Amino acid sequence: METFGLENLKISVLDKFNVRCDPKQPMVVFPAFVNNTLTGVKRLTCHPLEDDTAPNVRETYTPRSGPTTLFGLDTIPTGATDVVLTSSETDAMTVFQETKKAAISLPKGFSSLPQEALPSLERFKSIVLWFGDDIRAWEMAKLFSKKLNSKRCHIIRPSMEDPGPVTALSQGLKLSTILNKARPISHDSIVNFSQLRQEVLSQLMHCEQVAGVKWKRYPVLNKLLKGHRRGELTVFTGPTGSGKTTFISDYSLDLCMQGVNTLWGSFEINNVRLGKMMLTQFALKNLSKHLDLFDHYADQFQTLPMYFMTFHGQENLKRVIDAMSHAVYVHDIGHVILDNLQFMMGISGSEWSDRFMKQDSMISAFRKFATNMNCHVTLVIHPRKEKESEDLTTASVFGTAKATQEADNVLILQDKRLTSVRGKKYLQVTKNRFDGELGLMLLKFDKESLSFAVTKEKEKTQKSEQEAGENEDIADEKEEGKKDEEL
Ligand SMILES: Nc1ncnc2c1ncn2[C@@H]1O[C@H](COP(=O)(O)OP(=O)(O)OP(=O)(O)O)[C@@H](O)[C@H]1O
Repeated sequence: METFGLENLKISVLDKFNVRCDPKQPMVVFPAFVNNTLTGVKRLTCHPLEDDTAPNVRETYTPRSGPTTLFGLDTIPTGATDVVLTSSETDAMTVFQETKKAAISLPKGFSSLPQEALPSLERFKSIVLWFGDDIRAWEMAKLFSKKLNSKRCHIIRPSMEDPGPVTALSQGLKLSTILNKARPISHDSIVNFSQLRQEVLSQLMHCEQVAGVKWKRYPVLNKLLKGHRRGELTVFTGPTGSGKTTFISDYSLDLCMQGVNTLWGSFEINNVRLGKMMLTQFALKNLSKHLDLFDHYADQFQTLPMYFMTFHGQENLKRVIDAMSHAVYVHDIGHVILDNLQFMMGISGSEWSDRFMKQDSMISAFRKFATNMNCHVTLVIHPRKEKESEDLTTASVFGTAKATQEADNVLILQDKRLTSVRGKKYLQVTKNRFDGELGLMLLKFDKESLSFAVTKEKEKTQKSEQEAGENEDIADEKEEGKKDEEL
């Protein structure tokens, strides 16, 4: 019971919510019903780790008949008009046990509120969203309240004094007191500091969460960018054919595997080719040599929150923004990748000034979208033609300076393989609004898996190469300094 965080729940409550345990193996089952019909089952299984550290609890959700619904709906009396929405089954049961209030939970934690679950919430006049003391959950609660109609939503703001229901109970706090602190999401255009105070404190207390989702495949990127955050605009450039699509696919897949709901707009290569590359990167092996493993990996890949727009080639900006807005609303998208701006713009309007104006207006629209929808947008833009021997810089991004001015992050794929014997490929961060850290990350491509994923071995060699590279840069700078002096 402790392993699954159920130790403070009464058997009668577990029974009311139809929770089942398997006496023969460490497993708990949370079924979701609507009108006595089983709509989905979540299983928690425990897998002891070899090194005897805390057991590893794995979660799987299996949809059954009908649309995905919320856990606990069938426990609520027909006439009830108020409900508490939580992000875990144990939280929902804890709220019910301690306050006797109707409580339900989301099927996939706070990462998404499935569109098909919305009709079952229509009947409630008041919904309290209680997702606990987590900045990412707070972001999602704000997003969901828009989806549910903010007029009927109240939110418990994250703070140390008001943690999630399970934590609150284990700390001996009174859950009804915390519930009474639920406040409506403010609509006002003007706020004063007292309204911001709690959020500011929360951000200061949870620096790691504020920094965003970390990459598992790119530890160096975590040191530079600190993480991937909602609401930002990233501009990514690199020479033609250098591997921009390949890298950004791997980069976005990594985030998606950590629960970042992702929408791809691939205007240059078709979705089947992109899907094939991404599945290879997911499996980390060449699946054309392991066809027997296709179903195994495809089944897992299919459960990822990854979506693709069906546009190809030139496309109208309004249609793209409409599709993106719809996806944010329906699938709670947190990252949109647009690859690439030139293909989306097409080649009409041969005048350079026309093209620049068109590009600038598109960039403004994507910037606005990222901020207003609180969604990260990664924009791939080709560089202007530069000499192959020269490194690309922030100024090399095609068009006016608008793109890099509006961007929060500028990433450049530098490819030195064609111009230098020892030439390598690396990713350079040339703008980072979050904390200003700039620098390089060496990229080692594995042709079989089409991935740049850093394995333990790669990490060791990359570390020494990175240090050697930095020393070379210093040596180069000194050499150039000397030449300047001589001149
Ligand atoms: N580091 C690498 N080393 C060798 N080959 C690579 C590397 N990265 C990608 N490739 C291969 O190079 C080809 C081109 O890659 P990709 O389409 O990602 O480049 P791109 O920069 O997006 O191209 P474009 O400029 O046309 O948009 C692909 O076949 C890919 O598998």
